[in-house]
Amino acid sequence: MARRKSNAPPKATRQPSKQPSSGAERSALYARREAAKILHTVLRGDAERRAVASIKSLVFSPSVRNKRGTFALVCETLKHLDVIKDVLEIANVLNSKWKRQEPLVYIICYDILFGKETPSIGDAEKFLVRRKDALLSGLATLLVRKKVKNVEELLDLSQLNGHIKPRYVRVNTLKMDVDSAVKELEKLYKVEKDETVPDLLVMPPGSDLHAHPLVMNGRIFLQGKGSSMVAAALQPEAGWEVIDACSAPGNKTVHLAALLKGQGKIIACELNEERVKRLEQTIKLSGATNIEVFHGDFLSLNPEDPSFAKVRAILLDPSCSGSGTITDRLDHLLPSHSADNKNYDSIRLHKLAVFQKKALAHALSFPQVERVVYSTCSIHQIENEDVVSSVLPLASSLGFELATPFPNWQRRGLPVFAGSEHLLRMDPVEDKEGFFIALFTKTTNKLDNPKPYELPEGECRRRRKQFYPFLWPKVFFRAWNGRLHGSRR
Ligand SMILES: C[S@@+](CC[C@H](N)C(=O)[O-])C[C@H]1O[C@@H](n2cnc3c(N)ncnc32)[C@H](O)[C@@H]1O
Repeated sequence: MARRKSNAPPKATRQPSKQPSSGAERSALYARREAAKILHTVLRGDAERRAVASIKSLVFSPSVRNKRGTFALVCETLKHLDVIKDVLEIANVLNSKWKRQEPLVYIICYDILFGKETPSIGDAEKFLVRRKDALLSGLATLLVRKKVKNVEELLDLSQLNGHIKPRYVRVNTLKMDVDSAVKELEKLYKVEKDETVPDLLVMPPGSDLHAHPLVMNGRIFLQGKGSSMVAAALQPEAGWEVIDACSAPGNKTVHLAALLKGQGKIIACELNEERVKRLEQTIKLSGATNIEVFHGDFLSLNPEDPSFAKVRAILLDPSCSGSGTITDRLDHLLPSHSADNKNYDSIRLHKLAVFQKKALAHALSFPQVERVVYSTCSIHQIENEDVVSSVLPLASSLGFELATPFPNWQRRGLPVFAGSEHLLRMDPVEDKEGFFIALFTKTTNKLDNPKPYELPEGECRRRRKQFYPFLWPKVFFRAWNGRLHGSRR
């Protein structure tokens, strides 16, 4: 569904559009319902300050039929949301029935005020079209009140400018080799191999591959560079057992599966039930057969449980503010990103950091684990360097030290503690996304003159108990094992 690009003021005298075919109208009606559902989810999540899936991931879920049209409609409505709300208030046309269906009303108002076609079918549409003159006059009043000439001046579009980012594509080497993917994609766009991550390809900004057969059949994944660097930084060896601690929607999980070459095992842990479904879809699409999904809290796993005795690596990509990918996720379009929400941000960041620290300490405490990667798509020190520095004494006592992922990468951690030069940062301006990676590796077989963190295994174990004195009851793990469901398909 094509949307009008310009925000020129709608004129009260605008000519009625040509009557579209009933098929086109029905599909537009359907797109408005799909868009309203997504808008409802993101606005509710935003109002409750609760992390929900990004607008993009909601739109690109398999249940949405007209992805391109729905995506455009949701984004355009969000961009115009303040204006639409003001117009509705001035026009005062809603009765209590339609007030209860605000997301749908917003979508239809966008179409009536700024869209290409005036909707003609659907109850809500008919109700609002009958009040079109009142809405247009409300808009004219708003322009006068705000002392602007047109809607464009009303909208703050500056935040959308200057964010031109290449399209990154990770080749799922479980299903296809990198050279074959290059050959196939070159038929459409210029393709280069990324210089940092071996199975990552770089294509021009705006390359639209969402409906490409290679994406639809899981041979390639549309995955950003930062996200693709995490499993690559962990470098699990084929045959290892690995935990992905916070795994949905599963991009890094299936990247791990590819790096393990289909051998070994991944335990993919996810707390949120809805997101477990997304995770399972991603796993299915990837063709991986060695991933076990655990629906539950990563913090509830007992590191001493024999089920984890062979786990050698942990990938921890916990919930974060997402401040590094804000324009990617389109979160800047949401009401909570207006200028007067800074106070809320610091409380939320603090809460996130508390969990991030707990989760990282927990990951380090699995006895046989020798590599732990911690990542966020945040630019905030409190979620990045501060989290890492808070666990350093524990890490050191358990035999871990900070390693340097991608040593040739220039941007490293903020210089807030000795050793932060090992950390990796991506810059939202230079690299077009903000990302953070820390890699802990266990130093083994260095027992001459051991430093506190290089103690013999028995001593390490004793110290570990000092940090984790509580024991998880066996019975819980039997229950947990019952809920593990392998995703072999
Ligand atoms: C940043 S996302 C992970 C993205 C994922 N690694 C990927 O690349 O597709 C964080 C995920 O952790 C989940 N999560 C949050 N707390 C958790 C916990 N205590 N245990 C397990 N999962 C958790 C969230 O529901 C969310 O799906």
